[in-house]
Amino acid sequence: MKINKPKHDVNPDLAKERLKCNFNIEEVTNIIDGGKDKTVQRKKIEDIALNNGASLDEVPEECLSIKERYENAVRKSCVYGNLVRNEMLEITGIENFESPVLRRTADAFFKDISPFMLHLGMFVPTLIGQCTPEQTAEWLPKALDMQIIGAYAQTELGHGTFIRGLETTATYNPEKEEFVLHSPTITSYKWWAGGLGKTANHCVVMAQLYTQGKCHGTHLFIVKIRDLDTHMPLPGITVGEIGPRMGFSSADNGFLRFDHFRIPRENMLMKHAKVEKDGVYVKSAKHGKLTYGTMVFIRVTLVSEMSFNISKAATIAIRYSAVRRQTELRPNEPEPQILDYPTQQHKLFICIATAHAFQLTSCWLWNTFQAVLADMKKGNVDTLPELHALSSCLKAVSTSDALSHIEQCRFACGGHGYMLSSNLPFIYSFVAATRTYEGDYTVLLLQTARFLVKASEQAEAGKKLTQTVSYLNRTANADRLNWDNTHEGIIKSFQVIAAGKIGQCVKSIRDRTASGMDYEDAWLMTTVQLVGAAEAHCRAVLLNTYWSEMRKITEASSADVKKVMHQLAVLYLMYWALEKTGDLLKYSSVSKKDLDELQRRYEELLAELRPNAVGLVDAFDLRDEILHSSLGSYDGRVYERLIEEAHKSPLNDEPVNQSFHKYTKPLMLGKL
Ligand SMILES: CCCCC/C=C\C/C=C\C/C=C\C/C=C\C/C=C/C=C/C(=O)SCCNC(=O)CCNC(=O)[C@H](O)C(C)(C)COP(=O)(O)OP(=O)(O)OC[C@H]1O[C@@H](n2cnc3c(N)ncnc32)[C@H](O)[C@@H]1OP(=O)(O)O
Ligand SMILES: Cc1cc2nc3c(=O)[nH]c(=O)nc-3n(C[C@H](O)[C@H](O)[C@H](O)COP(=O)(O)OP(=O)(O)OC[C@H]3O[C@@H](n4cnc5c(N)ncnc54)[C@H](O)[C@@H]3O)c2cc1C
Repeated sequence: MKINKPKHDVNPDLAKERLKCNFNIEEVTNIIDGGKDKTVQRKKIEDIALNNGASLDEVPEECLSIKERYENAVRKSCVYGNLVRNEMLEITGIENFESPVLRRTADAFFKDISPFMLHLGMFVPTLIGQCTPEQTAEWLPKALDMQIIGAYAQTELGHGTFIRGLETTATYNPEKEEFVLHSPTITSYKWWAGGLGKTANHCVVMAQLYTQGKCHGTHLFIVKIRDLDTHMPLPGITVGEIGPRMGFSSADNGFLRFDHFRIPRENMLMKHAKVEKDGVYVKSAKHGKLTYGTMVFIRVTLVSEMSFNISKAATIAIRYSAVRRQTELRPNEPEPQILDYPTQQHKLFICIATAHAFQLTSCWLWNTFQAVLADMKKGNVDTLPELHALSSCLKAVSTSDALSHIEQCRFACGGHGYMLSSNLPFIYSFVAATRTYEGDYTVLLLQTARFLVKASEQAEAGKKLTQTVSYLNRTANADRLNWDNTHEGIIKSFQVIAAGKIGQCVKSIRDRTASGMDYEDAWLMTTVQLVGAAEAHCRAVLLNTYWSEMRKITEASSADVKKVMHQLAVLYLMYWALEKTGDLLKYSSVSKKDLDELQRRYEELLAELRPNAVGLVDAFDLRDEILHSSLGSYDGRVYERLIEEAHKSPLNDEPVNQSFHKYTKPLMLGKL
């Protein structure tokens, strides 16, 4: 594989690490990309970005003012957007506009986020999923060609989670064949939508539909909010930016208020329901929640997005740990590389394994999603509840795990990990938002729990369950599993833990209703356990999927690649078994001796993976221009880069800052 040649000599410690690597790095890269041809395609697309000025910021993004950051991000988004529509989509195929490669290449332009991200990320998918064929023909080509720029305005100041509680109204007027959009209260302001504040000229709006005097619940509408020529907000629209946040600093998350704003009837997205000219409401969907489709789509894609973010953080922290030396172990011996500390390996190797676990699971989930879409095209919506349960818990757990692993990567880099130039704070704050947006962690796990409780009751009644919960058929009446210290044994024990926790939830709800509580209160009182049960189910799915997909995908691999991929998957199983010893003790016959043995094997495995650590992150093949890290570059020039970045601070533009003469000196002289 052609590695982009570093401009400088590689740090000697890092160079030695690469010599130790005992597997073919390119083979692993191909596995991660989904095949050799996909690697070639990714590199071609990255080359387009890198040959067209990506990454060329004279002043680092973080040193700019809020306005400058936004303006710089728009400038780069336009260059990038133009490349996407003219060159990159030609390579991926227009139908693959959501390809992770495009998203990843965007990182070559933006350390933080593009104000256009939600245009491709949510606006376009909503048009694809929610329009009639006529509406698709009208809007989609314009959106893909970026003649219009859109946002997804669902959340309001008062409601994000509870969509049915949204207050924006869309009232149909049959005389004018128009909907009147209105924000009746302060809490009905649309709030948060990415790109809405200053960038978008259109948005998709979720509003309560009223026709013939009746409310039919939330529906989606496409709304032009700004003049295409002047970009001024249209009369009846109040729109702006919501203010600085923890991350997302180069984007313009927006607010939006409607004052009796009129849109044509045809602007209701009518794939699943429509309002006839005379105001009659007609529902064609066989499932009540199809207007939530964009959220399901994004939840599915977020699992791969989490893999990408963990792989960035792991690459930075592992390369840095190979360069960094700290603390004498024995007098007069050289200080070891911090990567030699098992505690450091414990923080970091699980990140490599998790990136693989999420990548393989995301491909499997994507295929499941496609199969459900195909079913729905044929009018069968039976598989949707399982997809909703699966995408909800995988979104929740993958974003939450990614966040804590990325934080560990930052800890693993000590003080330098706190520097924005390391890129770890950017990655962390980007991922922190993912735990909340597209459905809060707890809320989504409770959605999965609803499905699991029903499935458990069906298993109890002897019904055959669908694939991801079929373990409940086998374990419904199992009490404690006989511990079996094999890989399959660990996976089975996680299924038994999940089944046990779900069963305990069902029992708690029944006990509470039997003692006179109504079902809603009994459910509410059990929600702490229900969240735990849904998380346990998700762990069982992740372990099982990672293990079986890894074995499938490495069937034709070389022996060394097979070995290292196998080691990572075993590490993942053992890590989680050791994290959940309390549950194992509760639901299986595992003994203290078994757990001690597991711990010993885990520590040995860390040592076995140690020589391949740098090779494994090199296999993620994240070019320096995408990684943006003073600590994680391919050449390992950590200290030189930290100094170079320090010199870029605007505070170093002059030797004495004017504040000295204005404030400090008068203070020193007692003249304030
Ligand atoms: C040019 C440059 C570009 C550069 C970029 C390049 C490329 C870009 C490409 C990709 C980008 C990738 C990512 C970017 C993405 C995002 C960035 C950030 C933006 C974030 C956006 C948002 O956050 S949008 C807002 C999201 N909001 C939510 O997720 C709200 C969460 N709440 C809910 O989903 C629901 O309200 C609920 C599920 C909690 C409850 O809903 P409710 O209607 O009240 O339902 P009930 O509880 O009554 O349930 C009834 C039954 O319905 C079932 N159900 C619920 N939801 C669904 C569903 N979605 N599908 C199927 N079924 C569902 C529920 O389970 C109940 O079933 P039962 O009755 O059978 O139990
Ligand atoms: C960076 C970012 C970008 C975003 N982009 C967009 C966008 O482009 N478009 C858009 O429409 N929205 C967007 N959002 C909004 C996002 O979707 C919501 O913030 C999210 O869905 C959570 O809703 P909320 O803020 O109302 O939180 P709340 O629901 O108020 O949650 C607050 C707390 O209450 C708890 N809680 C709430 N309901 C329940 C319940 N039923 N049971 C138990 N606990 C509960 C939660 O667990 C949480 O701890 C964005 C948000 C962020 C942070």
